[in-house]
Amino acid sequence: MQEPGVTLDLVEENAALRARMDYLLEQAERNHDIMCRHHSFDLDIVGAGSFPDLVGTIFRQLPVVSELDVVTLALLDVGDDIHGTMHKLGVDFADFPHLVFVQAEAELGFVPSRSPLFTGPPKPLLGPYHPAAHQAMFPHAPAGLQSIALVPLLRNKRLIGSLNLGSVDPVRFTPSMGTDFVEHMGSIIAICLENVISNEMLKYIGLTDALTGVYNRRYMDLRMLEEIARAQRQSHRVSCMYIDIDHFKLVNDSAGHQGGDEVLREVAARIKAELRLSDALGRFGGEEFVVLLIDADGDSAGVVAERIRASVALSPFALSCDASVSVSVSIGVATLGEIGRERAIEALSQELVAQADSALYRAKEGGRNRVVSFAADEG
Ligand SMILES: Nc1nc2c(ncn2[C@@H]2O[C@H](COP(=O)(O)OP(=O)(O)OP(=O)(O)O)[C@@H](O)[C@H]2O)c(=O)[nH]1
Repeated sequence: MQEPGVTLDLVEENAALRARMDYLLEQAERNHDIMCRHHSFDLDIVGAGSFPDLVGTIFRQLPVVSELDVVTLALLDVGDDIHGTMHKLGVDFADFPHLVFVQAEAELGFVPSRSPLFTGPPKPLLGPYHPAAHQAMFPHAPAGLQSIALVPLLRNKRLIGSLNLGSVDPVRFTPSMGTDFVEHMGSIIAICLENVISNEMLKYIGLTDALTGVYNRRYMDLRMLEEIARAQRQSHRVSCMYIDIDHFKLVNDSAGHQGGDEVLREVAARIKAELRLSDALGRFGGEEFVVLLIDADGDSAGVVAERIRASVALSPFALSCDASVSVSVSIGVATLGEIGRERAIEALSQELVAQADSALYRAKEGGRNRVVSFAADEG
C-alpha cells in the first residue's frame, strides 16, 4: 500500500506534466498556424505579377502574417531607374507610403564590416528603435514603435535594399535573437523583387522608344484600341494628332545625326510639356510623333496642337556641339465623332490615325509650321 503523500506528489506531477503538454501542444498549433500563414504569404509573393502587386501584397499581408506593427521596404535605386520606370508604367507611389527609395548603400544603415577577416554580406540588425537613426527607414512609424529588424535584401551577395520590420513590443526584436527566419524571409522577398523589377523593365523597354523615352508605335496601337473602347462606353471624345518635324533631313545634314537625335528628344519633351498626364505620346518612327488626347473634342485638340507648334517654333534648340538650330513642326488633328457601337474598334482606330495623317499632309502642303484639322468632307 502506498503512502498518501506519495500519491499526492504523483497527482501533482501528473497535472504539471499535463499542463506542460497542453502548453506545448498550444505552441505547436500556434507555430503550425504561423507556418501555414507564412507559406501562403510566400506563395502569394512568388505569384505576384507586377511590382505594385508584389509590394502591395507585402505591405498588406506581412504585418498580419508576422504580427508586426509596421513593415517597410527600402530599395537601392542609384540613378532613379526603378522609381522612374515604375512611374512611367503608371505606378502611383501615393499607394505605397511604406516604400522608400535610397540612392546609396550607406543610407540603408548596414555597417560595413571593419574586420579584414570578415567581408561577407551584411547581416540583419535587430534591436531598439531610435528615431534619429531609423526614421528614414520608417517614414510613417506608428506611435510607440519600440523594436525593429532591418533585414538586408541581397541578390548574388549584392545589396538591393532592406526589409524593415517594426513592433511596439520592446522585446520583439533584440540583438541576441537568431536571424535565420528573417534572413529566409528577406531572401524570398529579394528574389521576388528582382524578378518583378526585371519584368517591369522589360515591359517598359518593349513599349517605349529608346531614343526619346516616349511610347513606341506598338504601345500606341494598343492604347488607341483601349481608349476608343472606353470612349465608346463612356461617350466621350478622343482626338489624335500626327506631328512631323519640318525639313528634318536638313537638321540632320547641318547638325549631324547626333544633333538630329538631340532635336528629336527635345521635340518629344516640348510636346509632352503641353499634354495632360492622361494623354499618350508616341514616336511612330523617324521624325513622326502621334498624340492621343483623351476626352478632348476637335476644338480643344486644336488648341493643344497650336500650343505645341508654338512651343517648338518659339526658341531655337541648343545642341551639345554648342550650335543651335531652329525647328518647326506641322500637325494634323482628327477627332472621332459619335462613336457608334456598330463600328469595329480596330477600324475606328485606323481611321482616326489616317485622318490625322491626311490633315498633316495638308499642313505640309500649306507651307509647314502649322496646324490643320481634318474636315469631314475630306473623306
Ligand atoms: N537623327 C535622326 N534622324 C532620323 C531618325 N529617323 C529618321 N531620321 C531622318 O529623318 C529624315 C526624314 O526626312 P524626310 O522624310 O525627307 O522629311 P523631312 O526632311 O522632315 O521633310 P518634311 O517632312 O517634308 O518637312 C531623314 O533624313 C531620316 O534619315 C533618327 O532616329 N535620328
